[in-house]
Order: sequence, then structure tokens, then C-alpha cells
Amino acid sequence: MVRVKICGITRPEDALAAAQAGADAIGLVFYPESPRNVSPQVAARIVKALPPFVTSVGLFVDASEAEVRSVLDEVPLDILQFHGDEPDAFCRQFGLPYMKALRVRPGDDLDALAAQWPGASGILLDAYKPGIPGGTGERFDWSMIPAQRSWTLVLAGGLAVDNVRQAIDLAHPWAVDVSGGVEAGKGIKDPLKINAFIQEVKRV
Ligand SMILES: O=C(O)c1ccccc1NCC(=O)[C@H](O)[C@H](O)COP(=O)(O)O
Repeated sequence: MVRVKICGITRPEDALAAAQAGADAIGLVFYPESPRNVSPQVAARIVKALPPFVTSVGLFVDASEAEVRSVLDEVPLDILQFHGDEPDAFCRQFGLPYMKALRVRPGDDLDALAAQWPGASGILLDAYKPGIPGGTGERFDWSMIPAQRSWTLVLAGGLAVDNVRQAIDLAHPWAVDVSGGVEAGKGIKDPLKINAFIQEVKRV
């Protein structure tokens, strides 16, 4: 069964809609330049609204150690997700599982890249767009993903109800991650789109 993470949640009601539709995880963006950025106070309210067994993931982009720790002081996150140039040693120091997001460019050797984060519990592959570290709504060339992998793939980037089945058939990820594909507007999720997306994933 392929897991689903609904990313870029900014409102408790969207987190609940994701959980009720069967999401395994939600993502909270702690990156002030993102339209989906949430304060630690809002994030804490969102996590509190979640029923049990739905994982809360915190996203950071080259935040300092102190910034990550100050979020962790307020928000009971289960997993961290790093979208910048954070090395493995930085990502591991918080005592939580982490995922490293890699933005895929033509010609990348994805096995070699993934090997640079041996402490990661998952490698999230996303599209590369200059100057935008994530949530671009764009996809990359899924045929670049190695069929045999020693790392755990979380597939992201431009996924939506009309392409997620093809993506899963091709890449066989552990999980898929979607943000823009289930939105009514930036940071505002559409419960019908969330439901349709998760139904499609679970149908595969
Ligand atoms: O969503 C953002 O604005 C964002 C900003 C900075 C780093 C990461 C960000 N989002 C990450 C995600 O939402 C997903 O992991 C992924 O990029 C998929 O997004 P989408 O292509 O919109 O489905």
C-alpha cells in the first residue's frame, strides 16, 4: 500500500480533511518565503487537531539549528523534512527521523545523491525549479528513478489525481507527497481533491 502525505497544510480543518480521507501524514512548511508558511503557534494547533496515527512532518529550508529547535519546542512533530543544502550531520542532530528532499535535474545520479544522506529514513524526490525549493507543482522525469534502490522513495512534484497512478506504476514509491494538486488556492486545500487523490492512490 502506497502511503500518502498531504503537504503544505495551513489550517486545522484541512488537516482533518486529509486525515478523514485516509492520509498517512501531513506536512507543515516552516519557510517564511512560502505562501504555505505556518507559524509554530498555528502548526501546534493543526497538530493538536489530528487524530492518532497521522504523522506530522515539519519542512525546513536551510533553517539554523536554533530555528529548528525553537519550532520543535512548540510543535510535536514526528518527522523532519529538509529542502535546502542541509548535510546529513545537520539533519540527524534533532533526534527525530528525517527525510531529505532532492530536487531532480536532468543527468542527476539519484543513487549517488541519496547516498549522501545515509541517516535519512526517506528520500523525497521533487522537481527542480531555480530559486524555488519546493511546492512548485511541477513534475520531473520519473524515468530517471532507479528501479532497484537501497533507499526509501517518497515521490513528489506535480502529482495530482490524473497522474498519480502512472507515477506509482512507474516508480513504485514507498509514499507519494502532494501539495498543489489538492489545493483550491495556495495553502488552501480542497477536501474533494484530497479525497479523490487518496482514493486513486489506494486504488492502485
Ligand atoms: O510548499 C511550499 O511552498 C514549499 C516551500 C519550500 C519548501 C518546500 C515546500 N513544499 C514542499 C511540498 O509541498 C512537497 O514536498 C512537494 O514539493 C510537492 O509539492 P507539489 O508539487 O505542489 O505537489
